[in-house]
Amino acid sequence: MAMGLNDNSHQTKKNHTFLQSCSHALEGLKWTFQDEANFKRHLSIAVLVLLFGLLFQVSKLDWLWLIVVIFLVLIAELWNTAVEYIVDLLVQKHYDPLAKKIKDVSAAIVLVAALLAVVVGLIVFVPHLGNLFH
Ligand SMILES: Nc1ncnc2c1ncn2[C@@H]1O[C@H](COP(=O)(O)OP(=O)(O)OP(=O)(O)O)[C@@H](O)[C@H]1O
Repeated sequence: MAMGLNDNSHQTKKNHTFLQSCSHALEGLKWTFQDEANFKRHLSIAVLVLLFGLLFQVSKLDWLWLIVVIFLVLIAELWNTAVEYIVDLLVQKHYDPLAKKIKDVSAAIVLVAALLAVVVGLIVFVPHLGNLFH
């Protein structure tokens, strides 16, 4: 039987249906949204970027770049959240220098993706902002 978002069955076996897989993936999104303030921040910025894209009527190619970098940042955030959960599971909140390294490198993935998004955003929007002042 397919299980929903509030599944409390303590399932440890493989998913049997595509619906079940999607349901658990959505649960992963929900945990990330709940636990990671940065995920919410990045989602808000993504909405703003999409609104600016509509406002300035950016080209199809620019839309492609914007959508790709938005998803890259969100994927990096999801990855970072999964790594944080794994580390917390392993060290149970005890301070561990290797746990710190792993979490810091994982956070660096998000930072690099966000930097790429800023660069793409500047390349796309600076010419449009420039036009406003001419
Ligand atoms: N068990 C641990 N041992 C050592 N250092 C830790 C440990 N847990 C967390 N840290 C340090 O604290 C930082 C923040 O911890 P954590 O990643 O769990 O919180 P966060 O606020 O969700 O981070 P982010 O802003 O990357 O989402 C880590 O990058 C790491 O430097």
